[in-house]
This record gives sequence, C-alpha cells and structure tokens, in this order.
Amino acid sequence: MVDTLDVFEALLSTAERLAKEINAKALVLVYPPAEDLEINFSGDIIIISRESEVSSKKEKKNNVKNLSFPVSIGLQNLLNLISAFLKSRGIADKNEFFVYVTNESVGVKRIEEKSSISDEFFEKFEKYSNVISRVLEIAIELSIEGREGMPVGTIFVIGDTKEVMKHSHQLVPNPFKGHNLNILDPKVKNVIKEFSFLDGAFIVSSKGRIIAAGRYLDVDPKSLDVSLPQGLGSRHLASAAITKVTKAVAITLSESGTVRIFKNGRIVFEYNPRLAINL
Ligand SMILES: Nc1ncnc2c1ncn2[C@@H]1O[C@H](COP(=O)(O)OP(=O)(O)OP(=O)(O)O)[C@@H](O)[C@H]1O
Repeated sequence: MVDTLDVFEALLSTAERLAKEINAKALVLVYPPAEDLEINFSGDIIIISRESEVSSKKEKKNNVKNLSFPVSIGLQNLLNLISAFLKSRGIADKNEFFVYVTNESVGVKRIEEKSSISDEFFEKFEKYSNVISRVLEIAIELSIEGREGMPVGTIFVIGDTKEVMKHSHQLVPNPFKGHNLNILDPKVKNVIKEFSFLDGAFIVSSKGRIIAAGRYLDVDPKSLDVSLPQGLGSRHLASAAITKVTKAVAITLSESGTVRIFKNGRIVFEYNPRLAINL
C-alpha cells in the first residue's frame, strides 16, 4: 500500500509543475503530512497546518509562509480564506491563480473579487490566531453537536476587552468572575459548552482569557449603520455592531448552525458545518 506521504509527494510534484506552467502566484500546501518537504517553486509558498503554534523556524526561506488552521472548515472555505489572504498581502490579484495541494487532490483556484477580507482581519487573525481558531473549533463542534441535543446559538467577542466591557452588561451573574480560565486550555472547552445555554455573549481576551459569559451587548446597530443580509436577527446585528464600535472580532453561532466571523461591522467569514464536507 502506498502511504499518505508518498501520495502527497506525488501530488506535490504535479502541483509544482502545474503552478509553473500556469504561472501561478502561489503554491499552497493544505495540511501536509510532513514538515520537511522539499518544495520546488519560486513564487510564494503557503503552508496551512493544524498546529495552533506556528513556529517561525519552519519559515526558513522567505517565500514560505505558515498559516495555522487547526480546525477543518471545509476545503472551499479554506480556499476562500487563502484567496483573501493572498489578495490582502499583494501576493496575487483578482483573476490570478494559485495552485493548492491536499492529501487527496491538486487544484487551481482563481482569485475572485468576493474574496475580500480586510487586511485588518488577517492582522487580527495572525495576532489572535490561536484564540480565534479555538473559538471557531468550539463553535463548529457546538453547531454539530448542539447542547443536550438541542441547537445552540451564541456569541464570542474576542479582543479589545476593555472597550467591549464598556459596551455591554451582565444579564446574569458572571460565572467566570474570579476564575482564571483560558480558552486555549483543552479542558476549558467543555466548560464553555456547558455555559453556551446562557443568553448573551462570551467575552474573551486577545490572549484567550475568558472574561465573562451571559453578557448583553449594548450597541445600537441602527445608529451605527450596520446592515446585514436579510434573515439575520438581533444576535447577528449586535455582533456586527460591537465590532464596529470596538476593535474586537466577534464569532457567532446561529441556532441554524451557521458560524460567522464579524470584523468592522461586516461578515468576513461564513460557514455552516452541518452542511460541510470535511477535508
Ligand atoms: N445585543 C445582544 N447581546 C447579546 N446577545 C443578544 C443580543 N441580542 C440578541 N441576543 C441573543 O440572541 C438571541 C437570539 O435572537 P434573534 O433570534 O433575534 O437572533 P438571530 O440573529 O436571528 O440568531 P439565530 O440565527 O440564532 O436565531 C437572543 O435570545 C439573545 O440571547
């Protein structure tokens, strides 16, 4: 039997040839099965890993960039995020291509207009990458599992904690008060899930400390000129608004199962894990 690494290496050499032939702007390795692969490509190389800690030691060559995405968000979403990343970094422009390789496929992706995620999102994403990834992971699991079999909706507001606290108040006594719990601690995942039934939002610092749960966001989407696609109610409007009035990122889980990331009052990422095909 041929092992995963052999398959990946064979796909990689096809991807290298393809990238060269079509003058692709970047070659993207999605969750490669080994760290020290020999990659022959003169353009930008992006390595997507599942590790939450991205070590810079692997960025030996300056055309290699590591991005960490520990959760599986479905290939299409991942490719859209990569498109947006390449565009925001000036690596590739609209209608240019990148080639990607996964454990099972090689493909070409054209950079589309719609893949416009603000630079700021990636700055934030890189800065709080571990925390955002962990919250996404929890939101995705909650979307699939629900709580005691019932669908759950909630909000996580990450970063700019001081300002977020100023623009919110407790709906119920804060269960996290006086505790020093960090969302990056694997044991804390279940605690978050347990409290996901509370109305309101979880407030998480940029380093992952859980500041509060059951927090009502005191924002007025109308006066802040926040507009969202029809069908999104007060949970989503409040999430968009808090990211307009502060520098925070908000991640919402809708009772319908869709997970969204908001930044600067806009949706920058949308994904329904219940409809997803895993990588
Ligand atoms: N300003 C707010 N701050 C915190 N939580 C809020 C706020 N507004 C609404 N919510 C929460 O959102 C819940 C659902 O409200 P609503 O159904 O209007 O939202 P929605 O955007 O349609 O969300 P869903 O897609 O999950 O139904 C409320 O019960 C409340 O817990």
